[in-house]
Amino acid sequence: PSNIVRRSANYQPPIWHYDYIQSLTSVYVGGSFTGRIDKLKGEVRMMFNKVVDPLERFELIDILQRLGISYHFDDEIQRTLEGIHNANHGGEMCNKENIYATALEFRLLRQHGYSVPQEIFNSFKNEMGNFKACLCDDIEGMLCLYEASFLSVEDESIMEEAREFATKQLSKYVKQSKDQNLTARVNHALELPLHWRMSRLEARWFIDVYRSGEYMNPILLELAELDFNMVQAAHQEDLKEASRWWRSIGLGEKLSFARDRLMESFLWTVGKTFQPQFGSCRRTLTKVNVLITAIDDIYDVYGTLDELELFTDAIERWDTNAMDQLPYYMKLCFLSLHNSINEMAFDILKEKGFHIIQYLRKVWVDLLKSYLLEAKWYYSGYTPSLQEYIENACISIAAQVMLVHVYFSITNPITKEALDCLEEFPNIIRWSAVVLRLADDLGTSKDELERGDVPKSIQCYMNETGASEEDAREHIRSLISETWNKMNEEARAASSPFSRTFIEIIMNLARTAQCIYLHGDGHGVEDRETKDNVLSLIIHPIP
Ligand SMILES: CC1(C)[C@@H]2CC[C@@]1(C)[C@@H](OP(=O)([O-])OP(=O)([O-])[O-])C2
Ligand SMILES: [Mg+2]
Ligand SMILES: [Mg+2]
Ligand SMILES: [Mg+2]
Ligand SMILES: [Mg+2]
Ligand SMILES: [Mg+2]
Repeated sequence: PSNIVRRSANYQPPIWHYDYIQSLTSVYVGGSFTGRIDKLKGEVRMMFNKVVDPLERFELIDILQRLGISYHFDDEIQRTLEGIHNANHGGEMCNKENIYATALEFRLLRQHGYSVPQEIFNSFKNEMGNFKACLCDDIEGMLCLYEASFLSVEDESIMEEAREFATKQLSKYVKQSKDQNLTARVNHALELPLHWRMSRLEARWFIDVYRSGEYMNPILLELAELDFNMVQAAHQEDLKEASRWWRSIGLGEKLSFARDRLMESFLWTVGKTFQPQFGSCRRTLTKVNVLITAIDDIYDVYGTLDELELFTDAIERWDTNAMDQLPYYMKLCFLSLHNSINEMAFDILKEKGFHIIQYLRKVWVDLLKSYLLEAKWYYSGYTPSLQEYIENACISIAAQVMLVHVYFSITNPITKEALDCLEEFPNIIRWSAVVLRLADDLGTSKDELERGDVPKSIQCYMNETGASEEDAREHIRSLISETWNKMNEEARAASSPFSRTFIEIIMNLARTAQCIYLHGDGHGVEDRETKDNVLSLIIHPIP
């Protein structure tokens, strides 16, 4: 019927064109630099043997992680931390009177799954129970304490005090802007703590800072630069393959009202798993992300409620006969989703002997049902409570869809135990989904509400409490922090049926969201900060 008034989001066409993407080449593709990289890795391995002082060993691990090359040394790092943790008999720290050393050790041990009590910071408090004022002259120590405080779990008051105290001292320091390198590092930390950052973006940024720092080790710098460029070349091949697929189904052109965001959908996958061996995962996840993005716009922008009901029902039936009553644009979308999912399921059946269609159908149907509920709220003008909104929106943000695809893509053998856990939307995925959802709302809700969309977390909180928008945003940011405490707790649980790799990817999803939405809608709007991130991560090698 022509009398339908459809919203428009006025999304711009993609700035990264197919021919440009296909033209990407790198001298680092293939194994041209493997010999040099292997030699440098050997020299770094020797450093683990030569460096004996615990603090220097922690500093080596920290530098390798920030430079993005620690994934080559997982065994050495594990053995080092195991050794130091056992030598301490699990309790006291190496350097009790040095806040810098204590905070660094605390952060690295917790990050790698060791439980370290927050009480170790009590030795830095005065008789009133406050952090000693003399500590604030040690800015490196304050920076270390600040970063360590984000490894907190629930109900750790000392960690909250530590974060507050360190933030205060660091904010004062940057106003003086004495040492340029240190000021840059402090501003970077205050913008987003290390624990919440996307590791590839952090590596690209830190390599430049490390090069100009006074403690730069040329072996580490050369390995970091070579490895970054080699990894980037591998990413370009994944991007090109996903781009050929997206061009072949042509949905981006056909659904002119929807976001056509292949490059940004790929960027999300680099945030989840950057390591070269996960190329297949990145290619699959790019397809998932770009399909989710388009289908989200069918529900958020274009579809009438009747059409959305039909589409949701057709996908639930997962039967091409259900297509007949769909409008043309939905027939296209149904069949491209149906074909893509069946193809992914076929690949897993062939490679891993596991039949997963029922698992994929379930997460996609759950997603579309959550989309439909949002659409019903929008069309009826209903504003849910914040709690009611989040209960549905941690599904509609599509984290479970993305991570179930990740699980099948990186896991071999696939276990029934892990699958049963996965099916229940486990807490660690729920918390990652909540962070992703809240970060997304902080970044996208302004434009979404202007063009017409369901009330988001900020608006639900304002409606429920009468708070101003700024106070509501502040509350949402505090919820992100609280949710990270829960996620840190879940990540530490030793009994998980999930691999450390999968747990890290679950947390990386939250980290990627916080980076992409740091300055607004970094997924829908391509030509601002995200363009710079794409250029530095995916297009330009380090010279
Ligand atoms: C990959 C995603 C996180 C998921 C689909 C595209 C996204 C970038 C985001 O898009 P958005 O329109 O902001 O989602 P929502 O607010 O409509 O749920 C939701
Ligand atoms: Mg389009
Ligand atoms: Mg949505
Ligand atoms: Mg949307
Ligand atoms: Mg939506
Ligand atoms: Mg949004």
